[in-house]
Amino acid sequence: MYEKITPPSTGEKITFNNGEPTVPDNPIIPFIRGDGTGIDIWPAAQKVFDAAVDVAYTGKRKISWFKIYAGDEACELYGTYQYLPQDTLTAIQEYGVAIKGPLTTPVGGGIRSLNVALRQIFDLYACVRPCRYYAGTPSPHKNPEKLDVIVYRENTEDIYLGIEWRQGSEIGDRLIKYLNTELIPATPEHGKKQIPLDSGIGIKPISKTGSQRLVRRAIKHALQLPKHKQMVTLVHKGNIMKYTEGAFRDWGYELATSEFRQQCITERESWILSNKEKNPNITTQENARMVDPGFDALTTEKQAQIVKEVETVLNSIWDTHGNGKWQDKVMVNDRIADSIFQQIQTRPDEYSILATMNLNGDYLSDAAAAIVGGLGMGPGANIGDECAIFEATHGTAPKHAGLDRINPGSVILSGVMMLEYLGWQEAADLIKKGIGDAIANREVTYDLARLMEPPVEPLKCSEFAEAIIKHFS
Ligand SMILES: NC(=O)C1=CN([C@@H]2O[C@H](COP(=O)(O)OP(=O)(O)OC[C@H]3O[C@@H](n4cnc5c(N)ncnc54)[C@H](OP(=O)(O)O)[C@@H]3O)[C@@H](O)[C@H]2O)C=CC1
Ligand SMILES: O=C(O)CCC(=O)C(=O)O
Ligand SMILES: [Mg+2]
Repeated sequence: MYEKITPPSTGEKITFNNGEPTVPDNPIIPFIRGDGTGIDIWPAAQKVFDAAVDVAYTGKRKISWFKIYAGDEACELYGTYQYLPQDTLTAIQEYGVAIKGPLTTPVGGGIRSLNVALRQIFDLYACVRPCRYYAGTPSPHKNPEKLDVIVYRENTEDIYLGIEWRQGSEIGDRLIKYLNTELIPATPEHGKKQIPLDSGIGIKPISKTGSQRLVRRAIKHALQLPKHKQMVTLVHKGNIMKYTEGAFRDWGYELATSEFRQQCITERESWILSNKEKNPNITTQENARMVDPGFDALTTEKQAQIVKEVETVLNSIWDTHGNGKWQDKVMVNDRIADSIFQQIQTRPDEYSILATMNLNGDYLSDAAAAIVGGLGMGPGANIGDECAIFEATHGTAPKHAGLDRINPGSVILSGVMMLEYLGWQEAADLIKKGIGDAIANREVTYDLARLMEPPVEPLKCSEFAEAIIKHFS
């Protein structure tokens, strides 16, 4: 079955039932070490995972690790250009849950992202990146503890589909000419626009199916959170990209108000209901004016639309959501992407789950991680219905590779997410305690040490792992 790798001789497979993993006490879990700093981070992280499972379950549970290959390490074993061997894909397919270090993607030419390829091959459509603060972590922000968000990033489409053509390529030129002469003139709203002939060109597909399955998972997650965090914000640049990013927003609301009607309230609906709660005799016209402060300046047609919206909301959900009942529902709102970047800094405690398309989520997860201590503290998971691959938010950080200095916290926290996904909460909690206590004790790697006041001598990557383990008890 495998060309160059052998699964561990002990251990069992994780299986899936309706998207939920069934986990034996001795699961086989494939791991990819990763390029660059993967060489430092992975051994440190693995030591922490094994120690936590051992302490939490005193031998009753144990992970059987299965080393698989991708990136530079794969080329060394399998030959030139064998960046993602079939063995690796077979192992992930067979065992269902895997964890990986970062993999290099060259800029401009060269291979396309192996990280993105894995997400697409296994249809891992939700990239889940929690950004929460550990007490004592130095941060450029005054109140980093106020940020506690989870970026829910669509993980398979958008420009990451990688359908693009180089400037000057034969097909790229043909496509531009076809667009300029046939499709753009046939679309009156585009007027006399033309694409410059010396352009590179890329395609940005955003599908209804892809958007809604991501938002569905985000809402289900919100329903598991404490009441005050039951909120999903649809992040988009729909004012500019109306039919891709704007459609993501509309499909998100459509899903929330159809599949989750009894559990969700949208922000606008909440305004309409609370206007009536405060003034039971309010007219629809007055209510509409309060919902849209620019109401009087709008066209008659637009005003009529808002009045209709008010009527529809009151007629359809007053009984189920009115009289304050909406306050117990998941709040679904939306924010324009550039605005959310400043909102997570100026009003962090107003947000919880941020549902995004692929590119916006990529940007936003690095930015949010920076607030709570940097990329060394940014974990992540790529989740599908039958498979999950855990990996940090950051990349290979090549200038730090092989120096035993990088922060392994992000991969260790990705492992915490994996343990929680497996239902091994006790082991996950031990690691969170270990990390929290190590940071509070000012035992940290260079990235956090350089921000600490007064200054503190940094630990090595491997020493930080040992410090975490030491704080289990
Ligand atoms: N999922 C994946 O595998 C990903 C892969 N990549 C790939 O990684 C490569 C390098 O990308 P690059 O843009 O440099 O981004 P990186 O995320 O690799 O690193 C950028 C900077 O972030 C900080 N950083 C990253 N990881 C850590 C960590 N564990 N602990 C502390 N600080 C950290 C470092 O900052 P400082 O030096 O200031 O301390 C580092 O120089 C590219 O090929 C890219 O495509 C990128 C993102 C995700
Ligand atoms: O695959 C890559 O090289 C980069 C991907 C990335 O930045 C991410 O997923 O956050
Ligand atoms: Mg990224």
